[in-house]
Amino acid sequence: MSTLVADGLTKTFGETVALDNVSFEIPDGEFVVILGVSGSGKSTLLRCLNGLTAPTSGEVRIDDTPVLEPRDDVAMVFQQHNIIENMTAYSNALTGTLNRSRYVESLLQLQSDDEKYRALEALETVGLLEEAQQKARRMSGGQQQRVGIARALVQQPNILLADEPVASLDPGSAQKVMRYLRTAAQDRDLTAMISLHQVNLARKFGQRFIGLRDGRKVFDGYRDELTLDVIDEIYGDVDTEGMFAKTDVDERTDRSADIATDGAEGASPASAIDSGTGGSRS
Ligand SMILES: Nc1ncnc2c1ncn2[C@@H]1O[C@H](COP(=O)(O)OP(=O)(O)OP(=O)(O)O)[C@@H](O)[C@H]1O
Repeated sequence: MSTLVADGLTKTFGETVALDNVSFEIPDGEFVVILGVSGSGKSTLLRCLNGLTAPTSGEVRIDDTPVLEPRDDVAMVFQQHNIIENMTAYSNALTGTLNRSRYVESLLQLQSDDEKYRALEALETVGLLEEAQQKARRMSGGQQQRVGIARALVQQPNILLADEPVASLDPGSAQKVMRYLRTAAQDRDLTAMISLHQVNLARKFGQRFIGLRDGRKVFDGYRDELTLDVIDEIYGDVDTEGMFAKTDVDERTDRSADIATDGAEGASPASAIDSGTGGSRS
């Protein structure tokens, strides 16, 4: 687990202000969803957080250390899962063990037994252990995205970032992928930030929410604070009513109940999310 801090992040591309003085602190183990319309700065924020993009001003810190370049303890899942279609799910997951200089070694599968075990363990986490030897090209989009998550987990990150990981999936597959992401983050005590377009999905799985509009942070709060007015503020003129259909998450759930639900005795994190039950920690 790691604490992630954005301190006055601004990023400009010529005249375009992609991020405008964005600050927040994400404590250990929080599951945060970033919301905003296309072009609001979600990808730029995630790229700054993992050191792929240098901010024009401001700073990202992980446990008080400035992030100046990509780090092994920060993993990223992309919308285009970037998996190699001709390789099996297992081989794809195994590529998560590498940092770039070991790419050839990874393709030749020269990793240690420990790393191979980690790849299988990660596939199990995303429910694909039985499909380990299946070629990625024979898998559905949702399964391929889960392979992408497994590969990120093999990296053994403390922080997991995902940039619209379900944007190209049908609603059922999108829910499944989100459920595995949330479960993986909880099981492995990861601090997670996920950008999403779908508000209902965000409300169902998110714990905390950061809303961006024109590069500015216009909301930072928990599920019970994410009201229709807030959604309107984030999405502006877009018709947001339909985005706010009731989900099976108890809307009265407060932030402590959310954690209590996840830690409910005898319930796996996934089943706790499934049932959407509130209540306090026993
Ligand atoms: N490399 C770049 N060069 C120039 N402009 C960029 C670059 N990257 C992002 N931008 C601009 O910065 C703004 C924010 O883009 P960003 O991709 O972060 O938004 P987003 O919310 O992730 O959008 P989407 O949901 O469509 O991915 C946009 O106006 C975009 O055109």
